[in-house]
Amino acid sequence: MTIDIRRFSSDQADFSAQMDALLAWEAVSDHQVQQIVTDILADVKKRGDAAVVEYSNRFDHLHAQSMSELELGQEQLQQALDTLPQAQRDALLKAAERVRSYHEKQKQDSWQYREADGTLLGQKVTPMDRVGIYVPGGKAAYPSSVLMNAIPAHVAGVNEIIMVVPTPGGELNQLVLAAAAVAGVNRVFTIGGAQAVAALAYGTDTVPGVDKIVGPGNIFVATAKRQVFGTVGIDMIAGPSEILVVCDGKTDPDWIAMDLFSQAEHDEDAQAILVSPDAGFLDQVKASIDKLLPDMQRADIIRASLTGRAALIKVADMDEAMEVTNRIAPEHLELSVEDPQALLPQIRHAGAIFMGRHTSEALGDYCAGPNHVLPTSGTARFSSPLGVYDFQKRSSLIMCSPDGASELGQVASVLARGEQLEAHARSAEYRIKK
Ligand SMILES: NC(=O)c1ccc[n+]([C@@H]2O[C@H](COP(=O)([O-])OP(=O)(O)OC[C@H]3O[C@@H](n4cnc5c(N)ncnc54)[C@H](O)[C@@H]3O)[C@@H](O)[C@H]2O)c1
Ligand SMILES: N[C@H](CO)Cc1c[nH]c[nH+]1
Ligand SMILES: [Zn+2]
Repeated sequence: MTIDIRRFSSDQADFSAQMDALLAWEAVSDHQVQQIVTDILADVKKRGDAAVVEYSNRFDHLHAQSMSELELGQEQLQQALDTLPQAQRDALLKAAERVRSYHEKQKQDSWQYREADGTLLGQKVTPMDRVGIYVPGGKAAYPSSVLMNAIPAHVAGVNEIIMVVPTPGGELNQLVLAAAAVAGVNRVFTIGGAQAVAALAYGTDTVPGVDKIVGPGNIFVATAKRQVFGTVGIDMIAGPSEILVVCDGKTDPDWIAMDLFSQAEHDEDAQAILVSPDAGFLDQVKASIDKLLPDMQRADIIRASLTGRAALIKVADMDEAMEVTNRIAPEHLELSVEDPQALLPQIRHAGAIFMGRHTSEALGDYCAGPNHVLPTSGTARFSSPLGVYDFQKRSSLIMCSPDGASELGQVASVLARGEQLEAHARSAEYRIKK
């Protein structure tokens, strides 16, 4: 059975319209979800632990009497790590080590410099005190995402990392707990949804309030994060996964088909796109897709994703492939070509760029080192992968020498009087040398 994937070519008259249709996707958060979330947030803010326990019992089918039953101790995390099958433990530790050493390079340091008159200017970098990491529950719980969210926070020097993860039916995911142990998570609460976001944002008697909440989740979680933004910081609101592969037609078509599947299998709304100047190669990849799909474990999800939002795009040449790429601004970009370095200068918008035929996106999801939390839905035009910098903040430093204060005072005074702010002007003028 062949699968029906959108296919078009840049020499078609309606190419631009085809591209617009490809990019049309918006997260739906209907009015009802907004209201449910608003009510849960208000209730947790008012009643704290009692409300969190009630919502957790209702939505996750638990029977907890108090919040203390919804916290896991460090020994449970360590035990999860100790009892993992050796191969999984080794892989987790290896991945964590590589993610940590990559992120070490992102650390920003404080700096200062002195001007000729002795005035000192600078920037002081400080980690956040406490951050919250949301880990989705159920089938979508990814231990790799625990590493990708917690390790940068740890490297930044965050004092306390609080993880929340719902456990529908009370079922614990041992790999997630083991990843929390490896990544240096300080406390874990088995709560989820809007009530977990509220507990982190406002704090309760048991759950400490945090400064920033990161991590993906379903529509209730995403809506709650948007609503608490301002009280706390948040990371991006992640959309469905995306992959765009640019191929010169010389990579094994089975490899490319599987790379497209690798993001399509995340969910029905995921997007997989192949761009090539070689029409015959697009035919070959299509044949590989039809051949490989029936045996995939998540064939139904992949099929839904490929028939819904995927595309095979024929372009005139690599220059045009780069234009298409920049227009889409994909979360993941694979350059499956002989000389990816040659294309790099033309790429302006992409979350992560996987260079060369051997660099499958899946390696980046787990263990290459860079973060797998990336901007989606075209937001790579203005945002970046999650990193250490998301857990650090900056304070400006200014220390004027008497000469510096005198000189700057004259400038400030003129500007302040232009704004009709007398106190500003006089405060500056007091420091002008007579
Ligand atoms: N982008 C990424 O990197 C990434 C990674 C993993 C998961 N995800 C996304 O995370 C999501 C996981 O979803 P999930 O539902 O399995 O787990 P989740 O943890 O996001 O949500 C579960 C919680 O939702 C709340 N909830 C469920 N139904 C509710 C209702 N009717 N009213 C109020 N609250 C309700 C409950 O409190 C429950 O604990 C998926 O949307 C998946 O796409 C994204
Ligand atoms: N590709 C996902 C982010 O877009 C991350 C992930 C986790 N596990 C596998 N993949
Ligand atoms: Zn993935």
